[in-house]
Amino acid sequence: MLLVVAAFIVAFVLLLYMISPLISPKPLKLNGAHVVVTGGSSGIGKCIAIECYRQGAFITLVARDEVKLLQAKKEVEKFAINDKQVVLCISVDVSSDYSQVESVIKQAQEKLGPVDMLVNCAGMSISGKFEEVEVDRFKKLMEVNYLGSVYPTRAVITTMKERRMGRIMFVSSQAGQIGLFGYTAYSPSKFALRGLAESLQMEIKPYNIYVTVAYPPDTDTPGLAEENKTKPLETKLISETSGVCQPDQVAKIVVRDAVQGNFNSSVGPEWLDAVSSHLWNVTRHLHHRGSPADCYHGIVSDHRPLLPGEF
Ligand SMILES: NC(=O)C1=CN([C@@H]2O[C@H](COP(=O)(O)OP(=O)(O)OC[C@H]3O[C@@H](n4cnc5c(N)ncnc54)[C@H](OP(=O)(O)O)[C@@H]3O)[C@@H](O)[C@H]2O)C=CC1
Ligand SMILES: CCCCCCCCCCCCCCCC(=O)[C@@H](N)CO
Repeated sequence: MLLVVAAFIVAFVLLLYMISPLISPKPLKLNGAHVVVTGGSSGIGKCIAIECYRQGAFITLVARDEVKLLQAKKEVEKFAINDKQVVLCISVDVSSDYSQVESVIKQAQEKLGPVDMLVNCAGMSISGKFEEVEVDRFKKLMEVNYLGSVYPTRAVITTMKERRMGRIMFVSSQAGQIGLFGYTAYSPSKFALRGLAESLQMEIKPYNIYVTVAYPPDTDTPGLAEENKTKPLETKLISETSGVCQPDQVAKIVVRDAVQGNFNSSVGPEWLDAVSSHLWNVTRHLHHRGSPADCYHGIVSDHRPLLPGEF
C-alpha cells in the first residue's frame, strides 16, 4: 500500500517536472553562459553586453567597426565578476552575406562554446517623409534590421535545437508596434521582426528555446543622435510622448525578460501596448478629421491639436 502511494507520488512529481517547461521556462543561468550580442559595440547592444557580463556571462560582440569593437570590449571588461570571463570581438556585416555570418558564429562557438543566448541588436534607423527617403534606403533598412537578425539566428538555431536550450532576442522598437509619421522605411523593418519571432517561437518552443521581442522607446545612444539630425519635427513631437530612456535601463529590462523567457519585452509606458492593439480603431476615428499625425501637425502649424477625449 505504502509502495503504491509512493509510486503515485513519484509519478506525479515526474509529470509535474515533464510539463513544467510548458507552463513557464526555467530561467536561463547567465553565469557561465555564452551570449552573442550583434550591435554590441554601441548604445543598447553594448549595455546589454554589460548587463550580461556583470551576471557572469561570456560575451561575443559582433559589429563592423573594429576600433569601436575594441573600445567596447574594454568597457565591458570593467564589469567582470570573475577572472575566467572573456569578451570576444568579431567584425562582420550581419546583413550582407549569410555564409560569412555562419562562419563567424562558428568561430565564436569554437572559442567560447555553444551560444546560450543570441541578442539581435544590430540595426539602424532613418526617418523622413515617405517621398523624401531615398528609395534604396527602404531596402537597406530591411537588410540590416530584418535580414541582419535572420542570419545570426539561422546560424545558431541548429545547435540550440540539438541542445534543447537557448534564448533569442530581437530588438524591435516602439516603432515596430505602431507605424508613425516619418518611419515609413524604419517601422516595416521592425514590424517584420515580430512576424519572424512569432513564427519561430511556435517552431522552437518544443525544443525549450525562448524568443523575446523588445520594444524600446527613443533611447539615448549614438544611433539616436545620428537619427535626430534629419528627423522630421512631427516625428520628434510624436516620439516625445513616449520619452527618452537610458540604454542601461533598457538593457536591464530586456535582459531580465529574455532570461525569464518572456515573449514580449516592453520598455516604457504600459499604455503603449494597449494603444498599439487598438490603434487601428483609433486611426479610423481620426480619419474623420485627418490622419493621426494631423493632430501633431496641429501642434506644428498652430491648429488646435486633438485632445485624447475627442478620439
Ligand atoms: N536608440 C533608440 O532610440 C532605439 C533603438 N532601437 C534599436 O536598437 C538597436 C540598437 O540601437 P542603438 O543602440 O541606438 O544603435 P547604435 O547606432 O548606437 O549602435 C548600433 C550597433 O549596431 C552595429 N551595426 C549596425 N549595422 C550593422 C551591420 N550591418 N552589421 C553589424 N553590425 C551593425 C553598430 O556597429 P557598426 O556600425 O560598427 O557595425 C553598433 O554596434 C537598433 O536595432 C535600433 O533600431 C530601438 C528602439 C529605440
Ligand atoms: C493617436 C495615438 C497616438 C499614440 C502615440 C504613441 C506615441 C508612441 C511614440 C513612439 C516612439 C517611437 C520611438 C522609436 C524609437 C526608435 O526606434 C528610433 N529612435 C531608433 O533610432
